Amino acid sequence: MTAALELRSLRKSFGGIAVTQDVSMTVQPGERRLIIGPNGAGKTTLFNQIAGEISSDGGSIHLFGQDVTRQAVRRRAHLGVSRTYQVITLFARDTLLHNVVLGILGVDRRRFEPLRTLASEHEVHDRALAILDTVGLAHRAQALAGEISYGEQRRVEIAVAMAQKPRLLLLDEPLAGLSRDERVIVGELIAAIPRETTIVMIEHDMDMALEFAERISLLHYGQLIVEGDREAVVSDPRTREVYLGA
Ligand SMILES: Nc1ncnc2c1ncn2[C@@H]1O[C@H](COP(=O)(O)OP(=O)(O)OP(=O)(O)O)[C@@H](O)[C@H]1O
Repeated sequence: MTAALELRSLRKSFGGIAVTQDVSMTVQPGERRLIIGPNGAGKTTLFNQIAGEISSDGGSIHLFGQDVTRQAVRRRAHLGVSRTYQVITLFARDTLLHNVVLGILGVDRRRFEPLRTLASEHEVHDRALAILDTVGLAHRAQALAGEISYGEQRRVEIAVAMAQKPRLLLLDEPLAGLSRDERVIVGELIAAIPRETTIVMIEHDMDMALEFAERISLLHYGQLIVEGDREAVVSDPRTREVYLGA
């Protein structure tokens, strides 16, 4: 079976500090993979490398069998990579509906060029509404993204990420900053994502994340030091030492 994601000896340094050190990882299609590790372990950097937002110093990245190591973000998005960010990146002054429309159109939210006005097209509009419905927010379609609760913003962000039916979804701490109730809602939402979408998630909320994870990778100072199923990783003494502080 061709892996959804395969990293081989991936490396990245910033100013001489090795942040990704020889990371190799294989994620199978449909898998739910959790990446854990202390603050500064290099988790988000790894996501940035996979999505193509930063280049890698060495090693390779294959998406669904294709070598994308030197490919641009847009090319990887076309291959089906979508992501969310630790800091929400919605257009705060835009409606929820329009945010999802932009997701459908594949606009890079951080390099937005207002050159397309397809939002009025019925098909896109209806699809965006249907996607908002999957996160329980169709009734708030006309609300401004900046005026809804943080938990709702997270849900919209997942809707935007799902708008292009990604084959690989990277979720960067989707539960961070949410109340207990909001975490349950977002957790259920993630659990309901169909298996056609492979998910790699960074998350500190172990209660929720362990339920989600089929395999777990533990990063420490940019190195992958433990990998395996839930039981193996949680009971590994290195995990306790590094992450659980036990
Ligand atoms: N663009 C950059 N330039 C310089 N240093 C960076 C850059 N991006 C990340 N770093 C450094 O790389 C290290 C790893 O950061 P990263 O954000 O990947 O860690 P993380 O595991 O995601 O942490 P957290 O759990 O706190 O989000 C940190 O020391 C950070 O300061």
